[in-house]
Amino acid sequence: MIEVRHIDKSYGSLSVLKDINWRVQRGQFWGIIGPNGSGKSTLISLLSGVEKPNRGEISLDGRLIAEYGRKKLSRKLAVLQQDGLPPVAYPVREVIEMGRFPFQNWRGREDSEAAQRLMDGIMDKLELNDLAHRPLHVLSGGQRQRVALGKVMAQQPEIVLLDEPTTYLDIRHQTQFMELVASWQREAGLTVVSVMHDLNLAALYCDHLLVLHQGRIVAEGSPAEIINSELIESVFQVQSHIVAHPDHGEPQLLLRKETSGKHGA
Ligand SMILES: Nc1ncnc2c1ncn2[C@@H]1O[C@H](COP(=O)(O)OP(=O)(O)OP(=O)(O)O)[C@@H](O)[C@H]1O
Repeated sequence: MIEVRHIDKSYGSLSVLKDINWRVQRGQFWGIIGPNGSGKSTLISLLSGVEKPNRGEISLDGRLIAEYGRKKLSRKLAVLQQDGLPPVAYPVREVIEMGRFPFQNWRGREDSEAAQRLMDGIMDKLELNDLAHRPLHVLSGGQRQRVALGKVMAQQPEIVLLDEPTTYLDIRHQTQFMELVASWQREAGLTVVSVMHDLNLAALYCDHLLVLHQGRIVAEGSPAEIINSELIESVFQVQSHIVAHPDHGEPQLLLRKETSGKHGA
């Protein structure tokens, strides 16, 4: 679904991504992990066509990104950022309907009943009916991020790119958000690529992880293959214990306190 070949990206003299080669199959759920400044968001910007690589090529579904027009690309791919929507005065339902722009005619209209049913389904699934007429700027950050997800769902893309989508959410809303994305992925056969800072959340929800370090891919594989103390220490420079999640065995990371040895165990 996504093929990245020999990508280099620089900003001025700063080389941010170096010889990135990566393939994502349809329906996979990838997490991109790595320290601050390792190039994760830059990779998302390249995949979304917002930035252009200095070298190399990216194809979506066998076609170079550069060959897609804006509307065609919007039907193929949607992007959701950390703070998905600005606090504007538009009401929730209208904002979600804005996600339909790739399907609207030149007057910005789409009159089909199917589209209305799709909107109703999204409002139900994201439990937004009570908020339908509230303007975005009175919502909490968590509610706004749910609306942002609804707008992206209305776009009915085949690929969704998420850049740290749970940063401003509390733990309940983080899990709720990831559950919603995971169920959408299962139901629609969606391909998901998400930048993740929370490695435990990444191990729970992603089936593959890509590890970036100083602009290079240093590892890729399943959470079980990737989340181990040695790799975490070499990439993030922290000491950790890895334990198996009691429910399904996914690796979960416990940070070690640097002073713990001094108190003796
Ligand atoms: N538009 C830009 N102009 C100049 N430098 C940039 C630009 N965008 C990113 N960079 C630089 O590229 C490097 C990688 O940034 P990027 O945002 O991709 O990293 P990241 O892994 O997403 O980091 P974080 O975890 O902190 O969000 C950083 O050194 C950053 O300062």
